[in-house]
Amino acid sequence: MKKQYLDDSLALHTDLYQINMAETYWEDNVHERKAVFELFFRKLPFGNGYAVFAGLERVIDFLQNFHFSESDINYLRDDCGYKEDFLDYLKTVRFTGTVRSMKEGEIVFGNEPLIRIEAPLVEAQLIETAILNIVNYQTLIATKAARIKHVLGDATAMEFGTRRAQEMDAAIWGTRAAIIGGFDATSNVRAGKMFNIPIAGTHAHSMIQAYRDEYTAFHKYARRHKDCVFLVDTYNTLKSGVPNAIKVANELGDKINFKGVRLDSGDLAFLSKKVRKMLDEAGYPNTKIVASNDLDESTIMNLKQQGAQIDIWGIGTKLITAYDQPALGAVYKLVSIEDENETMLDTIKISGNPEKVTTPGLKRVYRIINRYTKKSEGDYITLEHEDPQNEEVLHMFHPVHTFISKYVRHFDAVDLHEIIFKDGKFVYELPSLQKIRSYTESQLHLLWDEYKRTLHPEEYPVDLSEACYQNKIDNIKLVKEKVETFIQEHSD
Ligand SMILES: Nc1ncnc2c1ncn2[C@@H]1O[C@H](COP(=O)(O)OP(=O)(O)OP(=O)(O)O)[C@@H](O)[C@H]1O
Ligand SMILES: O=P(O)(O)OC[C@H]1O[C@H](OP(=O)(O)OP(=O)(O)O)[C@H](O)[C@@H]1O
Ligand SMILES: O=C(O)c1cccnc1
Repeated sequence: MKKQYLDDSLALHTDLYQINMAETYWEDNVHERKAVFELFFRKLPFGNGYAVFAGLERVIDFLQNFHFSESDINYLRDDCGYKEDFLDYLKTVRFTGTVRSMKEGEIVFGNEPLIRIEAPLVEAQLIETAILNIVNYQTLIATKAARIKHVLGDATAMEFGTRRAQEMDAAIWGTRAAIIGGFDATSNVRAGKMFNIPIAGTHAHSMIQAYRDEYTAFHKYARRHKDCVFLVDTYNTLKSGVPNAIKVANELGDKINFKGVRLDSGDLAFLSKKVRKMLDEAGYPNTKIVASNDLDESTIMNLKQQGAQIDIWGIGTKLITAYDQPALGAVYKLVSIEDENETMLDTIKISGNPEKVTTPGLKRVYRIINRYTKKSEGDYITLEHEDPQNEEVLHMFHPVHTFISKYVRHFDAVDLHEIIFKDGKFVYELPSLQKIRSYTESQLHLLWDEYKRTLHPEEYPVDLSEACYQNKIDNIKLVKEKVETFIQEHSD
């Protein structure tokens, strides 16, 4: 029988090539060279005008606990064939780097370094896959949630997706991300316990089916559960479900708190208006109507346009699976590395597509906030040593189409990066989830509405400082000259 290993660490939650590169660096004795990687995405998801950064808390946990367990080492030896000398080295590897990152819940845009890792090359490489895995998913779901919440306004958004999520981790961390994006509560009890998220829920069709009739089911449920929301669409919403709910509420009166009804099929606009009228006329004007059934931001917008009388929206599949765009596409690129003389040299990755050419060097991201309007003028990426707050006038120009530019005065430049780890030591104070959620909300206020509309939003400026831009051009030149020389040397 094949040997079974304990699943007791996350160090092997990586791609094989990372371990092979680690072995190469280690054997060549360059593994300790200081390397700087930046994590960023290029294109905003869902055609949205911004994204909501999420995943930092899990990244921190991953880095704090990073080590190869005994079973990892045994597997790498016995099943993968790595040699003992390299495995002896791997046993000693921990994360010793410095990490700067956007705060969780930050409003972020394409091409901005969300996380910057400065670490020995081998460590920075070994953690890449897991970090991308975490941030790509959680940022995607937080962004989808924010899009949905934007359409909902002040109405309550409930996360209902666990049964449809891509397995358990996605349900749990997706729920947390949904809260960051503005959702109010979840039906997932474990997520409630783990993250102190408000939990809420109604009941399923199966309960009606189990009792065979709605009246009995509602009555039995109400005897034990205060705060009743009855699901009224199992047989016939208007002729049976709602009348039965009202009958039970009338009979039990103050013994229960009749909170409302849930609709899960049919024409939600038409039904919700009719149901509202029935509840009001029966003397229950304060009851709420909950709706669910494959909802997403466009269906919700449509329902609102039709005057749907829905107070609480339960959203599952389309949120938790990021149904219309299942991946974010964030990447992790080397921007600088130490050479044999211990000098840091910037590095670049060239592409035929100018938008895909990486921006070399250690960078910072500043949000440029107009002191009068209190709105953001855009984000400004600088090299590490620059401080835009020292400038009287800031020249902000498009990083590819440089003729698109503006001069900004009277601004505050807010550094968006926090220091999370310093030389392997955790130096950050983790905010509560509710604090993160409020932070997202407050940061959204900094954006003009044009960047926040769900359809064809304006492109938010993410510009490079002149020094950062020039450094990029110089690096492109250097690489081009190298390639030219190589071609000439090998042309005959
Ligand atoms: N008035 C409306 N305008 C636009 N979309 C609506 C409206 N009412 C419901 N919808 C949406 O239309 C879709 C209808 O789904 P579906 O075709 O499965 O019908 P259903 O009524 O849910 O039937 P079932 O009993 O099989 O669940 C859902 O995504 C729902 O949210
Ligand atoms: O539609 P979503 O956005 O994915 O929201 C979650 C769905 O899960 C439940 O349906 P399901 O048919 O699984 O169970 P039920 O019998 O309780 O309706 C619920 O009624 C929602 O329709
Ligand atoms: O509580 C509910 O109504 C609920 C929970 C999960 C999925 N659908 C509905």
